[in-house]
Amino acid sequence: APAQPNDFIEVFAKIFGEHKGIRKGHAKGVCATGDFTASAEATARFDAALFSGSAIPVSYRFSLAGGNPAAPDYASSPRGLAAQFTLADGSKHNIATLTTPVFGAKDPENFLGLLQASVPSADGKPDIAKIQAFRTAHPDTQPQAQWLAANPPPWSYATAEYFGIHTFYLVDKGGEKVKIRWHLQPKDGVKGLSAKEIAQQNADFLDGRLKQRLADGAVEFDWIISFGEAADSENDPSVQWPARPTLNAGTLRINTSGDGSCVNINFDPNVLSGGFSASDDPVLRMRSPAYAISFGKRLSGQ
Ligand code: HEM
Repeated sequence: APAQPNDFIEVFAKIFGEHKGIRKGHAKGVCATGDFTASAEATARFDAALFSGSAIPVSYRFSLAGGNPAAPDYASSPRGLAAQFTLADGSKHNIATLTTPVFGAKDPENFLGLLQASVPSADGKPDIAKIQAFRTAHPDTQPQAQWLAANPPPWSYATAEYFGIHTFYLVDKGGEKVKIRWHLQPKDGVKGLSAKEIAQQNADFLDGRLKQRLADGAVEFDWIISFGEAADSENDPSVQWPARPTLNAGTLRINTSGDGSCVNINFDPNVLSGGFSASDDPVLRMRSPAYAISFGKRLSGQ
């Protein structure tokens, strides 16, 4: 049977417990504010208002994947960076990215199956053999886990690459619809926790480390767009594209963190400004209704 949006909300509650009034996914996180300025190359190639070249205000949220608001900051899980751009005409553009270059499954059904296999047994512990059996039967659920096993969690929210993962389209100045994916490249460089730091089990350092870093000036990411070729997957977020020609579309800048500015934002990744459109990736499609349910619940204290 096709997975339904509310199936995810229900299985998150089974895995992570019920936490009223907060996000059902990426429950732990911190708001930040700043802006985005497109590069001259992006302005020259695209008419999209997002790439006009003038500074556009942005609301951000950094987060840890999963529905546990007390998830430890050394956890081997994806980190998230969501951004909402407010264009000059008031329209919005959202992105919501992960530190893994691929997602945990190729479609909503396999992601749901993996989550259902991860629900703790009666003893409160996940059944590792069951999860392994699901991964063996569904190879698309392996690459993200392999990436997480091979890469330490980020030392700071400012020292991770964040991947858009899905395919999107963008109309260029010639009217051609270009197939793209993107990632955010940290100007501070990529740095993970050392084995020693992980072993220290410090559960809460990411918010403080970001704030401390911002005291020295803005944190910046380059928005790197990759141009897909005919063979590159449009609908499978568990498969990474090979290295492709890229364009640096501009700079995301973060100036402040720790206020409440993102609490009432739904970073629905299908909210796109003029010139952009979403692919038929079924995982991307599922995100809008699932986020809407989570948003409605948390705004109403559920
Ligand atoms: C079927 C697949 C997915 C489901 C069911 C799902 C579910 C959710 C839910 C329920 C939330 C909380 C929304 C809110 O209350 O505002 C959330 C947040 C988030 N998700 Fe997903 N998600 C999925 C796939 C993805 C993918 C593919 C990515 C990245 C490419 C992603 C990145 C994020 C991020 C960064 C947040 C936090 C946004 C924020 O800070 O408000 N998710 N997800």
